[in-house]
Amino acid sequence: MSTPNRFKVTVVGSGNWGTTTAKIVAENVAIHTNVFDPEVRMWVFEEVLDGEKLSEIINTRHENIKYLPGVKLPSNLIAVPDLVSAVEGSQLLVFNVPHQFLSRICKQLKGHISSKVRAISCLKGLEVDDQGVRLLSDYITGELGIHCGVLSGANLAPEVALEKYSETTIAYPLPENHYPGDATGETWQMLFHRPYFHVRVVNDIAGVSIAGALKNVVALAAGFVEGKGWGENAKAAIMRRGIIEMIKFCKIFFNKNEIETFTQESAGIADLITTCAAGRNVRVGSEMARSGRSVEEVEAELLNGQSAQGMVTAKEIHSLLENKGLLDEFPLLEITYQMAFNGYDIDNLPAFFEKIR
Ligand SMILES: NC(=O)C1=CN([C@@H]2O[C@H](COP(=O)(O)OP(=O)(O)OC[C@H]3O[C@@H](n4cnc5c(N)ncnc54)[C@H](O)[C@@H]3O)[C@@H](O)[C@H]2O)C=CC1
Ligand SMILES: O=C(CO)COP(=O)(O)O
Repeated sequence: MSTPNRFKVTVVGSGNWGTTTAKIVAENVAIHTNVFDPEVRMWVFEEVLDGEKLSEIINTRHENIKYLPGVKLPSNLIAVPDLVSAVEGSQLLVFNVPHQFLSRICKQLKGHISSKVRAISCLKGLEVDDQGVRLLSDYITGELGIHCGVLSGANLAPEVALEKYSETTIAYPLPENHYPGDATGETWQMLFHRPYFHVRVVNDIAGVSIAGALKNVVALAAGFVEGKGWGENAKAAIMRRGIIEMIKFCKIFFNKNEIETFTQESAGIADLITTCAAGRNVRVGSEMARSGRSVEEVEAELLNGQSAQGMVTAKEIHSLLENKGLLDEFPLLEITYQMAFNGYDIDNLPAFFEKIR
């Protein structure tokens, strides 16, 4: 592959956040035409809605009527249902799919991407297997052999899509095989920064990723107490314990102690606050506690095909902590798993916290 004059961009994913980030990117490439190719492709997991293909609806009506209804998309954003065609010839990839679909997507892409391609992961989650835990950006690098940074922050997609102001954090340390004309943190900032979407660039990939992944589990717990009608003080207590465990997780599993990422960047306490206020995880947790229904039933009723990633992450973290003999070190994360999957009674929470102090 020759060094590109202009970066061509593909967004892999077209859910609630996937479509929102694709809108942002399409707006920016239309402005910075000297840096980016003016057309952005978005891979769409094809669905048929009332006899019409979602990709065709997006390309003709410029709206993702299922995952981001009511938001006009730029006409330079092209929906492509074939994954390999969607990424062909792109130098910059933005990964933005629910975590549970990432491994199949990477398998399909293997062998179709040059090692000079660069990526950003907007996913919030972690990869856990028998070996331990990995950041999703590292997972993408491992599967596809491309350098990958992360974007994460206090970014409820429905607000960002309506261009209501928010901040985000991009972590993009330069790769060892950086080459002339290669993308830098500044390139990614140019691709994502909008007057309504303020981007700060840092190097702490682990901190930014862990903040995004674990706050979803904490938000579930916040939802559980909200659903019980316990009020804002209880929710604040959950959040306080949550941030302690997020920082501790980063230290134990990634040997990283950059607390400033959690306190000073959007990926951290700010994301925890916004998610616990109005995210899908808090809404799902709240409704589960209120109604006693399963996550599947509640997701089906509230989310119309979207997913509460905290459930996936809670399960993975539990198996990691169990394998490593560290369940007692992360009581909030573990109790959230027990409440979500094993019917642990939420009313026991205060007594549980009494024991651990
Ligand atoms: N929605 C939000 O406000 C934010 C989400 N995030 C993160 O971004 C990531 C992506 O989330 P969203 O875009 O909101 O997704 P979403 O929760 O809207 O999920 C729906 C997406 O999953 C796709 N899908 C369904 N079945 C599939 C299959 N079998 N294979 C492949 N794809 C399939 C759908 O086509 C659709 O694009 C997640 O990790 C999430 O935590 C991060 C910040 C904000
Ligand atoms: O990550 C988010 C906000 O920053 C979105 O959170 P939910 O997935 O809980 O909606």
